[in-house]
Amino acid sequence: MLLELQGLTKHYHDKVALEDVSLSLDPGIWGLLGPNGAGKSTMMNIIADILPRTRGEVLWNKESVRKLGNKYRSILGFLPQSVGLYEHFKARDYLRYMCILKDILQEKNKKKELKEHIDSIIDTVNLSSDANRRIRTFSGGMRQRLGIAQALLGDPKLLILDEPTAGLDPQERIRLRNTIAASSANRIVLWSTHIVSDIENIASKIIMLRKGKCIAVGTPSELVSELNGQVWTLDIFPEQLKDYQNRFTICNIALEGNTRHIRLIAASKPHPEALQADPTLEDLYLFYYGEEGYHETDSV
Ligand SMILES: Nc1ncnc2c1ncn2[C@@H]1O[C@H](COP(=O)(O)OP(=O)(O)OP(=O)(O)O)[C@@H](O)[C@H]1O
Repeated sequence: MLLELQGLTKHYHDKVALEDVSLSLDPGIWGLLGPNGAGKSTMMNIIADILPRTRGEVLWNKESVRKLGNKYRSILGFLPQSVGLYEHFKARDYLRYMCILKDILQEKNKKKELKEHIDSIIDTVNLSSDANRRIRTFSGGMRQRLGIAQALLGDPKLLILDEPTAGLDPQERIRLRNTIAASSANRIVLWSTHIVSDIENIASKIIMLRKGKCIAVGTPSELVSELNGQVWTLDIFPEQLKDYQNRFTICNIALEGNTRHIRLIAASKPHPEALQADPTLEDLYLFYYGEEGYHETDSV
């Protein structure tokens, strides 16, 4: 199983949303990290073959997905950023209908299997007690879970999830993480988010996008090791904070009595009393993208 992106590029008129992205993805969970506007949805929509690319190629097991057509769609599960649900359908009927559209277990002698498959997915996304309710009565989180359910239909070999945790409460987020992690050995999962904690413990590899370019790819520990020796903690007075914010990337500020306990990134010891800390993925995210968007440095 191999998904290859070769020089993927997307222009929306004169806006470059994706620029020359080349990657090879093998089975496991691939976290796609980047702030708003980095190009995550553009990349996922192109991989899902619902958005035309300006240049480049997507290959599934060495064959162009455009040539594979329906064969490709039969191995693909996709949760787009906004799912179009049929409001008047009951959740279970919607999933049954999606199985018809995707030609999943439609043979006459597979009726029992089809029912079991849909039931197990409804259970996976924790919608069992609401499966016979109409979608128009669903909350945002329930709609998101139903969207995830339709992506899981047919046990797709390639599962593309565009911000799957949007609208989910903390328990649902954890449940989703566990579900996807448990089923990732035999499939390629591409999971986009700008929330580091969604993927830091389950992603086997992470792709970092910035302004449409792929700026880093690797295992979480490989990526994080880039900051070895550059993360520090230090107690400062409140009036010093602005100066530190101007000079360094500040990862965290905690109030401790009259002082501020800060965590920051600096190439060398920022103060004689600063203590070195182990870098985390969140530190790396802030290093690349800054606290409110992009962290503009020559080193990136
Ligand atoms: N249809 C479009 N027409 C013009 N520009 C677009 C269009 N879709 C996206 N863009 C631009 O392309 C860039 C990448 O957008 P994209 O939605 O892929 O980013 P993203 O990383 O998914 O962001 P978010 O996390 O906000 O969804 C952004 O600058 C966006 O404004």
